[in-house]
Amino acid sequence: MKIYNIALIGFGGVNRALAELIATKNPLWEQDLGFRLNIVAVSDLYLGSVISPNGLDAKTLVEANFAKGGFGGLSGGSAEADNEAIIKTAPADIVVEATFTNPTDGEPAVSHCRWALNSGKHVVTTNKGPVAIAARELKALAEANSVHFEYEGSVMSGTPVIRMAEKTLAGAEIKGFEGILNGTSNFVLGRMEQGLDFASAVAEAQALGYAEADPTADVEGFDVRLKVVILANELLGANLKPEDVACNGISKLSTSDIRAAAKAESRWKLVGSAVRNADGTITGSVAPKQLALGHPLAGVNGATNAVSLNTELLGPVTLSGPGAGRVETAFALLSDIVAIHNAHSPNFAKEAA
Ligand SMILES: NC(=O)c1ccc[n+]([C@@H]2O[C@H](COP(=O)([O-])OP(=O)(O)OC[C@H]3O[C@@H](n4cnc5c(N)ncnc54)[C@H](O)[C@@H]3O)[C@@H](O)[C@H]2O)c1
Ligand SMILES: N[C@@H](CCO)C(=O)O
Repeated sequence: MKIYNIALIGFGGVNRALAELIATKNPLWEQDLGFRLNIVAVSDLYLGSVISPNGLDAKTLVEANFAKGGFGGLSGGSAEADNEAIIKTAPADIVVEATFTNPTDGEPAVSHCRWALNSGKHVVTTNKGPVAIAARELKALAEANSVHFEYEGSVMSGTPVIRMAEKTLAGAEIKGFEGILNGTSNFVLGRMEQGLDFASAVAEAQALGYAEADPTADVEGFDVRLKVVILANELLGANLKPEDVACNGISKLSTSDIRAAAKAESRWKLVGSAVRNADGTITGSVAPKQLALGHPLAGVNGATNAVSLNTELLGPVTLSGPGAGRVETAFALLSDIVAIHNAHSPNFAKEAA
């Protein structure tokens, strides 16, 4: 049985959900997965930072209602979030990066990942910024340092599109994809169909933990654009940057547009897609589309996502599942840690006492 020491960078919805799972599921993971997780450090812009080489009690962390700078009151704690020191010096095997996604340059998360990988620590992240903007560099850094850079939750939350496509569909020749890749905008469109106004629907998505810190990224398509870049680069071997992908969101759709679509037996959906062209170039786009009710993506509701991968050998292969949510995304982090564990790297795991 292994114990992985982990450092949490960001302690918002997703990393807090991971801590909640750790508080209750370590005995099950020990039995079923062969490891348990031990939180040795946490750093959060609002709460401050704390290091405890022997481990912090996950239940206390999630149940204590810390105020701003509240980690300063803990043994080994500070009211400041000293991410760099925490990442470089905490005795962690794995750094779990779940700070906000910066759709412009990926920072400061790109630096968090660099510091961790250069310190010989694995990185698991749900943050789309570093993956869309710096995946090549970070994968090379991981390889150079004999550690992993894993990011399943960066697209479709805990629904395993990246691993399924790369591992299970290897050789099927993916030629393109089309999907609903943002839970918030899909949820908002559904609530507007039910008669709710745009602003109230966005507020509901925020309360449910689906939305980005700035929900503009969800409704203007910037979040889907990052996901299109990630999937195109991973699955089609592209080298796209966010600015290469044409992007339109749902904010200009009015309640009357949505009603008119319903009368025409169709629905508006925010669709992200990419395709390999005949000349080998790859084109990505994000745009609202009015889909007939019979279209496979038209029935995907709420925060559910779905992607249809167009393959040479199988034709379309469609995967659907949660696209957002705190626990659903924390599961993606667990799945990344399982992948690291299963790779049997000998250098980082500690035998249980
Ligand atoms: N919530 C979801 O459904 C979901 C799904 C997939 C991916 N993601 C991604 O996972 C990440 C975390 O999502 P979340 O829902 O937990 O967000 P959140 O806004 O609830 O939490 C982010 C936390 O990071 C902290 N933070 C921000 N900047 C920081 C910094 N520089 N240093 C330290 N802490 C910092 C904030 O104080 C906050 O507590 C985001 O990048 C998001 O895009 C979220
Ligand atoms: N805000 C994102 C989270 C998942 O990346 C969404 O709603 O899909």
